Amino acid sequence: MNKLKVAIIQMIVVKDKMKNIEKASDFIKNVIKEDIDIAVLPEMFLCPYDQSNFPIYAEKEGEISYLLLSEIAKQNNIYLVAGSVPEKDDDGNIFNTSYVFDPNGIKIAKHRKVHLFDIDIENGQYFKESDTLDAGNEVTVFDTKFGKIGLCICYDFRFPELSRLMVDKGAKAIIVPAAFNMTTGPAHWELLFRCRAVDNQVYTIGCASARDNSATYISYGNSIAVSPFGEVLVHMNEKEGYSISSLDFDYVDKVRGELPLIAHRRLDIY
Ligand SMILES: NC(=O)CC(=O)C(=O)O
Repeated sequence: MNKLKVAIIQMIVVKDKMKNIEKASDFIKNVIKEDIDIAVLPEMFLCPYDQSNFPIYAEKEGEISYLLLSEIAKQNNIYLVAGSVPEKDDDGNIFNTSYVFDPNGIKIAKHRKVHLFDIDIENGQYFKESDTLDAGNEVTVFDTKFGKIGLCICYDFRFPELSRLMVDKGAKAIIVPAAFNMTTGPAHWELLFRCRAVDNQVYTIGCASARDNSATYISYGNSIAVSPFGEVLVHMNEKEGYSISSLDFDYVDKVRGELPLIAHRRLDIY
C-alpha cells in the first residue's frame, strides 16, 4: 500500500466558523467520489487570517470544531489534515494548530506552528502572529498505512532544517496547510515547494485558502503538489476548488536510490 490520493481543498474562508466547517465537509463529500485517501484543508480555515481574530475564534482541543472535524474524517473514511485552527490551551495561550485524524476519526497528530509569522515588508505585507499567538516546539511526523508524512504550517516551511528533521524521521511527503500572500506568494511559493521537494526527495503538498480580495490579508491561493524529483504535479489558480494528486511512496525510494542525495550527505563535515 504505497500509493495514495491526496485532495487539496482550496476554500474561501468566511467569518462564520460553522459555515467554514460546512464548506469543508461539502467539498470532502464531493471529492470522495474520486476515491481519495487524504484530504487537506488550508491554514486558519475557520477564521479570516488576521491576528485579531485568533483569540476570538480559539477553541480548546476536543471542543466543537475539533469534534466536527473528527466526524468528517470518520464519515468519509479518510485521513484528514484539518488545515489549521486557533487552539487555546488551559493557560489561555493560543497556537496555530493543525490536527490530523485517521479514517476512524482518531487524532493521530497535532502540530503547533513552530515559527511565528512576523514580517514587515516595505510596500508589501505586514503581519505579526506573535501579537496573539504562541509558538509550538515540536517536529511533527505521522504514520499512515501508506507510510510516514511530515506536517508543518506555512511559515514553518521556509526553514529548511525543519523539513530535513521530518525526513530524518522517515517522512516521504510533507504536507503544509498555508496562506501565503500577494507579496510573498508570487516571489517564493512555487520556488519553496520545488526546493524542499528536490533537497529532501519528498512529495511536498501546499494547501492554501482561495483568494478573497476583500479580506484584510489576501491569500495567494495557488495550492500545489510537487514530486520528489521536483516535478509540479498540480498547481491551482487563485479560485476556490479542489485538486487531486497521486503519490507513490515507492517512487520516493526510487528517486533516493538513483540520485542518492540523502545517502551522500557528509555528516562528518556538517
Ligand atoms: N502565512 C504564513 O505563515 C507565511 C507566509 O505567508 C510566508 O511565509 O510568506
